[in-house]
Amino acid sequence: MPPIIATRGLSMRFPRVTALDDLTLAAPPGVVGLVGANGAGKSTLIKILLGLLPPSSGGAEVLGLDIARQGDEIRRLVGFMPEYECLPPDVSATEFVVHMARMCGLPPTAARERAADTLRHVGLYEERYRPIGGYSTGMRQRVKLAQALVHDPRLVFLDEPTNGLDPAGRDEMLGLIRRIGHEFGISVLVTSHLLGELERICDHVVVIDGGRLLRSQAVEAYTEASGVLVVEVDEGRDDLGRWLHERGAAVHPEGRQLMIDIGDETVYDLVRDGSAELGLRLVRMEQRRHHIEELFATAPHSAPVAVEPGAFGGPGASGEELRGGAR
Ligand SMILES: Nc1ncnc2c1ncn2[C@@H]1O[C@H](COP(=O)(O)OP(=O)(O)OP(=O)(O)O)[C@@H](O)[C@H]1O
Repeated sequence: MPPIIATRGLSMRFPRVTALDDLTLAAPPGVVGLVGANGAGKSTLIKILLGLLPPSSGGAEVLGLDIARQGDEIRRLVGFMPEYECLPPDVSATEFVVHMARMCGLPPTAARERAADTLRHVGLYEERYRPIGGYSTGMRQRVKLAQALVHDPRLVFLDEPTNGLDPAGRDEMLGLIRRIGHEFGISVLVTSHLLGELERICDHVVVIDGGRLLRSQAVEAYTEASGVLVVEVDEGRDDLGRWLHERGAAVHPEGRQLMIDIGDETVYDLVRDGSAELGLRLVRMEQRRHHIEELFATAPHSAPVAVEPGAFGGPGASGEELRGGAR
């Protein structure tokens, strides 16, 4: 499938700062995350892709359209949810979204229908008739999202859509974004400075730092299987841990589970035999997957986890360290 976004040697130099530095990337259709710390260049990239800001050098295409020559067409096919507060406080969500639909060229009746549908999709119901000035942050984010979707775009750019939301609001917004990508079939480019939340909803993640590309990969490529087996039994976690340790497995507890180094395939049989011999019910046994964040963790987090000596070893294990191994 052709990429929804392709950039070639894209640079943006402001007088005091280089916001984008020779950025070359291609993002496939689906939900694409663009992650980077504050100031990494995410908003600048979006403005360039929308054809609103000419780059200092390099070029890009959005949905196969050239940003330098086909900005109007790109903006017709792409919805944009900006990061900053941009809503008029004294009109209702309905009035505002109908207005935005009219601005996109929809006739009055179609604009009203589309606005009502879109506001329902983003989860605004009776409140949509009240002035936006009285809305919570979460409701305002939904209005911004609705106006980005109202003209039925093929692609939406969502700039930090979870900013300012509490954990529940954040989860709802992430769920909504996933549905836009996977149920409505609209490709999404979503920015965040939080890798963990993008990992949950994206098919592909682009990481930039200081305007430079660090990585651009499918999520599975980041979250490849680790060398650790996660085992959960409904009771008797420590009995099983001790049993495995006595037979040479490198094992340590984490929450309700055991983390076991996968030295070779025999470890699976060992877990099965241990559970059977001790009469324990095995609830879960699977290879642990990396979280994207671990790949970018600073030294203290990426170090192997050391567990207090003798966690399972009893007296015979004195002085021995059980290590979590590769994470
Ligand atoms: N119009 C401008 N003039 C000068 N410098 C700018 C301009 N726009 C952005 N910058 C600078 O370019 C760099 C990248 O900014 P950008 O807003 O793209 O980052 P970001 O990754 O979106 O961060 P944030 O999440 O904080 O918005 C920053 O150092 C910013 O100060």
